[in-house]
Amino acid sequence: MSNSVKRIGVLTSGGDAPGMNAAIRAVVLTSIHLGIDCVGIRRGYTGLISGDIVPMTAEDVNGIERCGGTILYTARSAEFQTEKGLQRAVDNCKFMDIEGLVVIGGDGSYRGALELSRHGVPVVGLPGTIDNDIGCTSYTIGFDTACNTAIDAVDKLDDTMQAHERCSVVEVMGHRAGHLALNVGIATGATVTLIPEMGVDFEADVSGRIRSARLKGQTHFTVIVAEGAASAHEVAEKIKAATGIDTRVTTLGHIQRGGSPLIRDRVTAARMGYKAVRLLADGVFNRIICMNGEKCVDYDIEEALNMTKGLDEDACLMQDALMS
Ligand SMILES: Nc1ncnc2c1ncn2[C@@H]1O[C@H](COP(=O)(O)OP(=O)(O)OP(=O)(O)O)[C@@H](O)[C@H]1O
Ligand SMILES: O=P(O)(O)OC[C@H]1O[C@](O)(CO)[C@@H](O)[C@@H]1O
Ligand SMILES: [Mg+2]
Repeated sequence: MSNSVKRIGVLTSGGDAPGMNAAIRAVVLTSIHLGIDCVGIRRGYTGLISGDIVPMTAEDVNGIERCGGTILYTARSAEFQTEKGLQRAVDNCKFMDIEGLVVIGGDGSYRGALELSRHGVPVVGLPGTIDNDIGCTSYTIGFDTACNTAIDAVDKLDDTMQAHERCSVVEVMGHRAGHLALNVGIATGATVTLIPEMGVDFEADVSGRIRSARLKGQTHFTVIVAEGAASAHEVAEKIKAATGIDTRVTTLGHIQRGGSPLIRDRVTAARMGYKAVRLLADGVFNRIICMNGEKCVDYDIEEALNMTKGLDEDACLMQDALMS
């Protein structure tokens, strides 16, 4: 067995996502299996700039597949987006003989990886973000667990809303995308779901729907607001003013990023981590690992970054039907 690379590095970058640890484990164990030396870069691109680089062994990743967070820590680095910061990161990769770098993160992290590749550092990207907002892949590691965390919270809120005949207005994450909100809205039977991909007409989309649900006999209501769509507090105030219904606002926030990853995230992370190292071992660089439905595939990084995806149209239509 001969590999194209002798040493690879792995880092996590951007917001953490449940399943990042399972991806790190797959990268490390596949490297060991193929006889490739693996080092971890701590705190994403910040660690690449400062040279915070540690050897990775099987013991380091033992049992981490079940843990949220990331054992390598993560960061958002403004310095990396300067020419000087980028050059220091490139120099450290060369100094440490890193012949392939696995970047686990979101769309921003991929743009960073693209810059590294343009400066001669071979990279492979793995999609790790609860937002599921990366155009080239139908699924991102962490999305399923985050949805389930949000669903559990919305279900609990629903109990107390029922008791007090109130309207729960719940803000969920997702950055500028509505994937998380749409899926949580469908799964919890929300009265209203507001997503950034569709404009908000308050009378038609919010108060009108709540009034119509009340006329059908509903006594408590749930409104899911994607953080990129509107302010949950403003929406709640307007609902109270328009309908007289008592509202309560919950911003789920970072709870959505935590917790033990569910099976979809653990298994997707394992498949992707394995594939990333196999590509590097075969001398295939500057690729992004993606899910295309159930298939794990890879695309050229430039091509991948130009790909876009919208919300699932059928899911939007179906949700509209179920809310009316
Ligand atoms: N256009 C860019 N060029 C170079 N580097 C970038 C660029 N955009 C982002 N990065 C680097 O990637 C890091 C992570 O990006 P970002 O904060 O957008 O998170 P992300 O990877 O999209 O993950 P998430 O959205 O899940 O939090 C940034 O802090 C920065 O160092
Ligand atoms: O952890 P931070 O820096 O507050 O970032 C929050 C953002 O990160 C995400 O959790 C993941 O991109 C977004 O949904 C959210 O807008
Ligand atoms: Mg992002």
